[in-house]
Amino acid sequence: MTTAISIDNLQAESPSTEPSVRIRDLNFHYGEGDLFKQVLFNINLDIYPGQIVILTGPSGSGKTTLLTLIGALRTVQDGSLRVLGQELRNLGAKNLVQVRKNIGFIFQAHNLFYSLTARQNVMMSTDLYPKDISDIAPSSRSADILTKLGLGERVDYKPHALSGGQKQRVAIARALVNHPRLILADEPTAALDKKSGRDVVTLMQKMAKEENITILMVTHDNRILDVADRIINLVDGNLESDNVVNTDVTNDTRTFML
Ligand SMILES: Nc1ncnc2c1ncn2[C@@H]1O[C@H](COP(=O)(O)OP(=O)(O)OP(=O)(O)O)[C@@H](O)[C@H]1O
Repeated sequence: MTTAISIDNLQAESPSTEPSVRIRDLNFHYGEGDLFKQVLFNINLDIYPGQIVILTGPSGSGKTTLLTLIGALRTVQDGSLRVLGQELRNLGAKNLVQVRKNIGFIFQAHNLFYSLTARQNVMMSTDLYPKDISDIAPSSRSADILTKLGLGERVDYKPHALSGGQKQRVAIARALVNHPRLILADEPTAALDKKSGRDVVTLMQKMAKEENITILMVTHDNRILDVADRIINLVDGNLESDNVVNTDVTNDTRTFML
């Protein structure tokens, strides 16, 4: 039995490895003039390969904003944000696309195309972000990953014939098919019942550990907190706490367990 202790503002440092995400003095605001609203304040954070980090915090605290900045979906305004070794600040559109190729996105609304089969939905990823990662054709690669996620029998079914949990697994397959090094998930279990939610995060955990993928997941779902290696709490745009709950994944020699 391990007990987490709070290590406010202390990063889980792993000197031997380059962090997947390295954030320094990051600020972000929406709007200008009368509409100016700062939503992230002086964020500093390192996330290492293979870590599963859960980002929690009250509604409106800036979680999705932070996730979309890390996903190279927003422009970095102030501070430094390195993702997979690439500084995103001042990076041109073309290079931002290159960074996104190594990121898998999973959202609450799985955003599947209802006119396409599970396999074709997964192939959207290989079409949008073609990566020269294997000789296997995208169609077979998509079927393989669906099978790995327990949907071997459903490869050529359309979403309306799938359950909520199965649809979310298609979305996970789509995020994983290009072998991303980083997965960003925003409330991936919000629309799922307890068992489906558990199955989905267990699968994500397995993939993270098997393929050394870094996962950053925003969730309000207390039922899945145990999959995390670290739990970070954001309040009013500030990193309020950073709790390491599993030290196995860092090379850190400090002991955080009581
Ligand atoms: N496009 C936008 N323009 C202006 N303000 C925005 C925009 N998107 C978000 N905000 C505001 O920024 C703040 C942070 O929003 P964000 O969605 O990042 O929070 P969150 O923690 O993800 O919230 P939730 O848990 O409700 O999804 C909120 O006050 C929100 O109203």
